[in-house]
Amino acid sequence: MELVLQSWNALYFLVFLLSLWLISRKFYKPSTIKLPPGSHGWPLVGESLSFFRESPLDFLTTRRKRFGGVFSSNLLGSPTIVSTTVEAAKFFLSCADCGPSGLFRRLIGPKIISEAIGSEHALYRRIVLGMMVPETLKHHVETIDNLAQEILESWGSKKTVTVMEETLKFSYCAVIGFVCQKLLPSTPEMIDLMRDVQALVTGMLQFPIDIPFTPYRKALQARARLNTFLDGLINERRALLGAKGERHKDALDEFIMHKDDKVGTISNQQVEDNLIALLLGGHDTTALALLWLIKYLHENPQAFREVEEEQRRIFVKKGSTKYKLTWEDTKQMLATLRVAVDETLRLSNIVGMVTRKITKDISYKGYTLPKDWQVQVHMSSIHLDESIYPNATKFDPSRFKVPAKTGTFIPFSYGQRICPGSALVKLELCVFIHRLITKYRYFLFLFFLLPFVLSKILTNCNL
Ligand code: HEM
Repeated sequence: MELVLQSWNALYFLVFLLSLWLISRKFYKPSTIKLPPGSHGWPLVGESLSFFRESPLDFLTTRRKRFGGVFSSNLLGSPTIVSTTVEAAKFFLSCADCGPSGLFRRLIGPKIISEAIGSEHALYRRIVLGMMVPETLKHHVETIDNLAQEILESWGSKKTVTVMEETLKFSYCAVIGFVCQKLLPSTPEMIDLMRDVQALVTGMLQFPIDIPFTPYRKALQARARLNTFLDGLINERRALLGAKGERHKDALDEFIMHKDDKVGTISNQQVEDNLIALLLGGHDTTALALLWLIKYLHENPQAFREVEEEQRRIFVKKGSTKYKLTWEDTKQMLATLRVAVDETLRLSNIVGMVTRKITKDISYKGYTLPKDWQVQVHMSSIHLDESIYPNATKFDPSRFKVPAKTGTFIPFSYGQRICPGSALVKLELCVFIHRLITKYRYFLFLFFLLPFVLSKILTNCNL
């Protein structure tokens, strides 16, 4: 049975490659167009095999040396412009003619913020960003703090703590509460919900062929279940708001209550897709950032000592062992813990690359970049550039004591689509580390985690 399935998969894969090749041939312009230099590799697969065979950073470094900071290639079945420099990142990430790549539209939904354009995109951003302002985030400090304490409390009864599991639990509970306050993360319903979100993430990393038993098919099924669940939740909340006028401080309310003269009320489909955007955006990324931060602090005694001193000062100031962290307390973490967070984001490159699709022919430095080509902007090659960050592979938070120059530190991307969750993530990380350091002097069993962590990082960075 397995053999038959494998042969079908191989056949589908070949058909898929053939179609990609035919489509990509359509996109290549006649040679009169001056493209950025580059190599397009083999027919069908282009340079995808080298991209995966070499480490992606080696792939980028060798081509950057050969062709310059912006080069053309053929990756994952599409003719692609690859950007590795600050100047090019700023250009592509602010360019009005570089839209969403559309690679995941079918899976993540047509109305999702990351696929929306123009006034629709601006509308969703207004709503999400409205929740990330200090006045709103202030209210989340208590929730995040309680969550961090609850998770750390449970460590006391465990012989060994697998940090990745714990950081996933933390980010999962935090994001669920952010999306809908009334949902309790540990109920079977919520565990199923996050399993479905996870299936979506896995599906996004697969070839998009809808055949039985494949992870892609499972992701589509998970997507349908998520829609049904969220639809029920939205209808229930709409009814509650209508009957009692009861308000909640969560994303569900923000979307439902948003009134716009031009758009009117937001449809269930729009709310569903964008709640999924928050669940997708805020889960694994935060968990990985926290995991890396703990690891780097553990391996760098000097940085650890500085962060510890800062947290102890806050702890002593509170004057009691039973205290609530406040927004103002988190402001006391800017000098040391916040720079350690920034250094973690730079070095770990949790989202190492973003993609765009060119919507009409554009010019860049005398080259023509054709419509329908993909653009890959690699933030990781900027963050690991020795000319910008000397000793780039070393964890050294002190480098962020002087603010980074525009475009040189872009873990959350840049321009109109910059991640709206950056302030929330930083808050979550600071609160957790504060509680961890003031409660435990930790020692980690990282060797248990390494294989899992590495595979997570590779998939999350699209590497
Ligand atoms: C360490 C954690 C995180 C990292 C590194 C990160 C990074 C990114 C990046 C690189 C993008 C793509 C921007 C682009 O296409 O140019 C993005 C988009 C997005 N992120 Fe995050 N993110 C993180 C956490 C979060 C959290 C906690 C949330 C919300 C709960 C969130 C919500 C979003 C949303 C909604 C978008 C789409 C924005 C748009 O298309 O306008 N992210 N994020």
